[in-house]
Amino acid sequence: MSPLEPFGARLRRVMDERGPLCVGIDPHASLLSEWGLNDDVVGLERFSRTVVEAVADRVAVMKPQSAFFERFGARGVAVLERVVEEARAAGALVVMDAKRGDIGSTMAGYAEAYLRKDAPLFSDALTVSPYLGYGSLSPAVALARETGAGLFVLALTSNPEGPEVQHAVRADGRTVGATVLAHLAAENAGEEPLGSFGAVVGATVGDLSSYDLDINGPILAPGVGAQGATAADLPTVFGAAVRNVVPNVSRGVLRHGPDVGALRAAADRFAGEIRDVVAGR
Ligand SMILES: O=c1ccn([C@@H]2O[C@H](COP(=O)(O)O)[C@@H](O)[C@H]2O)c(=O)[nH]1
Repeated sequence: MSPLEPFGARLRRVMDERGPLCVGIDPHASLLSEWGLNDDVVGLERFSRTVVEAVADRVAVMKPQSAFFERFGARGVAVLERVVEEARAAGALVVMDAKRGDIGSTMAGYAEAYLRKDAPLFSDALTVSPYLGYGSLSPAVALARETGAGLFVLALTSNPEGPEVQHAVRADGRTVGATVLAHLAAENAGEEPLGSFGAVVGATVGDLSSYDLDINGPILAPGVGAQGATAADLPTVFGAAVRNVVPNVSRGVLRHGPDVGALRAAADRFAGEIRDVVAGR
């Protein structure tokens, strides 16, 4: 099977065409209830496909949160497969948020599940955890290079518990988070227009001035909306790297459903605000 154009190049193009917004598909039980849906696989499918119908033809990226599909077992995962397929068919790139990470040989299995082009859950990119050691991700890096997929590696996450690990200082004086960013810069060296190996850095993390975000790759930035960050925070948090930031909004958009027009309007509002701040307006 022929490889896709590298993820970084595809992402740069769709960000230039549509703006950088990523809308998350997070079918929380509470949102299903707010939408008047049952907390079952029928509700899950209605919810997720409505979100795709509303925004997949206008945003750069959609990020299904695998956990909310997995809780329904095989039938939930079957819904996830359809959601990925429909979002991609509408022109959005799909980042599967499954935060996989394991010892190298098992990591190879996860990579096959999400990054092999003919796999049922093939996604344009996958979120992965480097906390078994960055090198444990090597099978995923290798397969992504082979197939044209991408990875988003957890570096400085948006949750308040993250710093106890990510800000820990190593024997060489660098923090763990900074080391992850340095590995990504090395993966992406020389790639144009953008490397395929991104970082996850929360929009909520505050002052990043001591971190080198110049990784020549995308930065997935959850935390806008329900977690309290705003579009206006992005230039302050990310500085010059803001051009490569893909801000994720899940609940901030999803709470406007089930009306398709209202979902679309909410996504358009976030997209407009983000475009303005990235353009420096
Ligand atoms: O550091 C991280 C990494 C991933 N996430 C995920 O992003 C969304 C955020 O949802 P909101 O409703 O916009 O808060 C969710 O799927 C998280 O698992 C994150 O928040 N922080």
